[in-house]
Amino acid sequence: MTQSRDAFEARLRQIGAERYHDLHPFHDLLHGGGCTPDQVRAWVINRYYYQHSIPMKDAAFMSRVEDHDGTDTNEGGIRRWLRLAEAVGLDPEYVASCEGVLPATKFAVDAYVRFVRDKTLLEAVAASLTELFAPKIHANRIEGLLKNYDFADDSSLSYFRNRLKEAPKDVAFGLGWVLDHADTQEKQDMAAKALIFKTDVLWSQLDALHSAYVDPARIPPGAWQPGEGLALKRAS
Ligand SMILES: O=C(O)c1cc(C(=O)O)c2c(n1)C(=O)C(=O)c1cc(C(=O)O)[nH]c1-2
Repeated sequence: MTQSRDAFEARLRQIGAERYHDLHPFHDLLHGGGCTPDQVRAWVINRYYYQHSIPMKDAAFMSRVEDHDGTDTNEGGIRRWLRLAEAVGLDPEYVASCEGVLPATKFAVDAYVRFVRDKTLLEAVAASLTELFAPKIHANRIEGLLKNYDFADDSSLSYFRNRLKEAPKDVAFGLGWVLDHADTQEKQDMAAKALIFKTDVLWSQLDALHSAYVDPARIPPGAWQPGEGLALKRAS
């Protein structure tokens, strides 16, 4: 049976309550100050791969709706992420090269870009609705990192502050669009499945990070090894 607009929205929100990556134990470690400097670096390196793929995902999306705006904020986001990379002692060029990114991170993120390119527009928009749940994790992250790590300040965390402003606008539009267009049970099921797929994309990235870098660390061949990609200390 087709659900009412409110019931369908509640169903989408429930997916976040049960499956969003704010529930992943790696985030407890990170936000609670339990990560070593190298674990923070591994997170920054791997999360960059998601960051740099979002514009490709958006381009795949925009080419389908024939609108080519919106790349400025994406590029700004990448620059802000590299500021964080520098603050944790990494060479931003190394991070931007995407060398050393975990294989499972690549598989998950690439699958998201392909999903948006190949599936229906409804599924593509529905997959972006994880951003409904992002402001909470971004606010927790700003608070947790500021409290627990020396590298954290307004400049290094500007990426997240900016997302706190941007994400609610983006997602309000996406949510309204999905609620309007998912007007049959079949389409509602497709949209819910797409959102679940996206929570899996996010969760898999943290599983990969946890398995590679949290004790007992199992770093896959070719992935970043602590000590690599560090910024050279400036001569004083
Ligand atoms: O830090 C996070 O937890 C988080 C999650 C998500 C998300 O839910 O996909 C995004 C972001 N951040 C983010 O910064 C971002 O730019 C972004 C774009 C998208 C998307 O699917 O289009 N998700 C997210």
